[in-house]
Amino acid sequence: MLEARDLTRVYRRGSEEIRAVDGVSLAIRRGEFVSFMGPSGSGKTTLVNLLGCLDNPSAGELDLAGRGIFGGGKKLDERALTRVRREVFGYIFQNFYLIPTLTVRENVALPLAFYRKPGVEAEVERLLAMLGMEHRMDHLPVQISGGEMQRVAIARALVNRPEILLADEPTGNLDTKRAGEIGDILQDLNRNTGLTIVMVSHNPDLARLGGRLVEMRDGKAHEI
Ligand SMILES: Nc1ncnc2c1ncn2[C@@H]1O[C@H](COP(=O)(O)OP(=O)(O)OP(=O)(O)O)[C@@H](O)[C@H]1O
Repeated sequence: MLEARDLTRVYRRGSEEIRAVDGVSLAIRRGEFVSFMGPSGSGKTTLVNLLGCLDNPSAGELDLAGRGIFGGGKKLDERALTRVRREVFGYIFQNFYLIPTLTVRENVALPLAFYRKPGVEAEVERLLAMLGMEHRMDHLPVQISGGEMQRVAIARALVNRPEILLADEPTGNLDTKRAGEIGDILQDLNRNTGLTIVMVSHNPDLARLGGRLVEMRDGKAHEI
């Protein structure tokens, strides 16, 4: 579903060159749950941002289910990339990124505002109920806990029915119990709906939930 060949991302700070991702080749099959671990600064976030089409590689190729995103000196144009981000991926992050002035229900509906699809309300309610948030739908983010905020962020990530969920440190701001609950939700989504999950996590219990573990070191990926 997602194939990287020699994917490389170089940052420049003055005269210094940082090879944050250094020639990574890997393939992720539909329905896989892949976790990336590794020390701070090893390039995990940079790599998943490339895999999720949130950043452009300095070199190498990325192919998404035959769409050919980057490679051979070519890249999809910005409009096509925007569609890929909206339609193929769902994203969740350590900091949740909920809009503080919108209710839970409105936050989850937000990605669909770009489409004006019918049935939005029912779909938002179905997802929030599935994630155990039916009693918090009209609350603001400040009125719910961190674990609940991540459930809302997961519902928002799923509302476009993505093929791939990208999760960067989804439990980094949560205590052990809440982290375990989010891990269970991700594992159920993967097992029951076949959602492909690409996750970065420092938490070994969480990282082990996926069927596949990749360790990043100095910008290079090693299968474990
Ligand atoms: N926008 C940027 N500009 C310059 N250097 C960057 C930028 N983003 C990341 N880096 C550098 O690239 C390297 C990889 O960073 P990255 O955030 O991908 O690592 P990470 O493994 O996700 O780290 P952490 O576990 O601390 O989040 C680091 O040396 C970092 O300082």
